[in-house]
Order: sequence, then C-alpha cells, then structure tokens
Amino acid sequence: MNASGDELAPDVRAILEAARERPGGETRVSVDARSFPEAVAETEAAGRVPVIAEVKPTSPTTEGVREDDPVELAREMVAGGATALSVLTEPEHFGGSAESLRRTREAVDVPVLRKDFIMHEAQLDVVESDLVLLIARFVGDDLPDLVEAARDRGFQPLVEVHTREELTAALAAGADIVGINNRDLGQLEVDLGTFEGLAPEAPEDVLLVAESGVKTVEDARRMREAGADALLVGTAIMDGDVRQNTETLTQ
Ligand SMILES: O=C(O)c1ccccc1NCC(=O)[C@H](O)[C@H](O)COP(=O)(O)O
Repeated sequence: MNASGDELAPDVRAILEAARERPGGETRVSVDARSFPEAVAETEAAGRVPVIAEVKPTSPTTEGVREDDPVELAREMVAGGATALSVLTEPEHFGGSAESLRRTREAVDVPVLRKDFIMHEAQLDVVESDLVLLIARFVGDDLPDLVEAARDRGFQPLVEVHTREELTAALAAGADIVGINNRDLGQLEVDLGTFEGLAPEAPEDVLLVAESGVKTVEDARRMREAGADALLVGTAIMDGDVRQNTETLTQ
C-alpha cells in the first residue's frame, strides 16, 4: 500500500504533511464509547436511514467557511435525526478542532466520530470520541497496530478504504466498521460507483459506511441498495439548514 503521498492531489499531500507533524496527546485516553452498531440498529428499527452527519466547517472542495458554533450545528443535526455525528478536528484544511469535538460530544448523546488524519498512535490521545477514523491509504502497514491501539483505548475504529487492496488490508487488520470513500484522494473526484463496486466484497458481518458524495435522497437510496448500513454526509448537510437537510436524508 502507498502511504508515501505519491499520486495524491496537492491539497491531500498538504493535509498529509501537516498531519505527520501534528503532535499527539501527552496522556493516554480511555474512552467509554457509545456503541455505533447499536445506534445504527436503533435507527433501522425506527424505519429511518442511519446517517453520520458531519460538522465540516470547510474543506479543500468547499467554498467559504461556515462559522456557526459547531455545537449548535451538532444539536440541529441530532434534532434532524442523525444517528451519529462526525466532527472534523483537522485545523488547517477543514476548520476543525479538538475543542469543537470535546464540546460537541458533551452536548449530544449520539456516538461521535473524530474525523482527522491520524498518522501515529499518540495522535489518538488528543481527545475522546466514540469512533475514530483511520485511513488505510495514509497509515499503510501501521493499520493493524493502530486498529489495536484505538481499541485498547476504547475507541471504535472506522477504517476508511477506497480500493479493493485497501479493503483487504482493513479486513486483515480486523476492522469491523469500514467506510468506503467515494472520494478519490488522488483527484478528489467523487463517484458513488466506488461504493457499489466494493461493497459486495465485504463480509456480511462488517458494518459498511458509504462516505462522501451523497447529496440527494436518490443518492442515499442508491447507497442503501448497494449495501450501506450507514451514510457519512458532510457537504450536503452543511449547505443551508442542517436540521432540514438531515431530516430529508434520514427519512
Ligand atoms: O471533503 C473534502 O474536500 C476532502 C478533501 C481532501 C481529503 C478529504 C476530504 N474529505 C473527507 C471526507 O471524508 C468527507 O468530509 C466526508 O466523507 C463527507 O463527504 P461529503 O459528504 O462529500 O462532504
């Protein structure tokens, strides 16, 4: 696997370089995590679509910055029916912070994903969350150790993949929550066909999250029909009334 940064979009190379330099926490965290699989099952039982709504103030592919208090946005997303939240903690390219995550998790009772570009173990110790994102392409051969290190701290690791090779690596590392990212980190292009192509390769007992590019109810339906247990949605929820947008996608 390629963790070197070759063939990545310039924005992604910059994200990766900054991530490598970012310090970790000084004290090992220990999390009493809210169960994401249980939250998904409860949403399904209620006949709604499990959505992880993302508090994403900005990104390399978004115009402008949303300056609202992340806690207020998060509350609106939960009121709109979000099963879980994703909070960006990457500061330089996504406008996130560990403090936003800490405050948000305190204010809601749904599971919260820490959305960042974690490169080494000490970076797991920056802030508590229920789920933590590990990107297979970025961490390369360190993936099994990072999955174990995350679980040792009580986190539920969400391992992100984009290719068959990365999916194989995620499963070999013991991942049981896998995000298939429709956004290609090489060109930053989004293709919902990525999820459709890879989802059948995952075992039944793996919880599958369709990440990126879900904009409409039709997109959501398409991902669910392809086997998505949950959807991770940022831009389409952040653009306008976040409560209304979440309600529309979770119905
Ligand atoms: O969203 C970006 O512009 C981006 C650019 C470079 C690397 C990663 C990026 N996004 C990370 C994500 O995984 C998305 O925030 C997440 O899947 C939600 O996607 P979307 O609903 O399309 O905003």
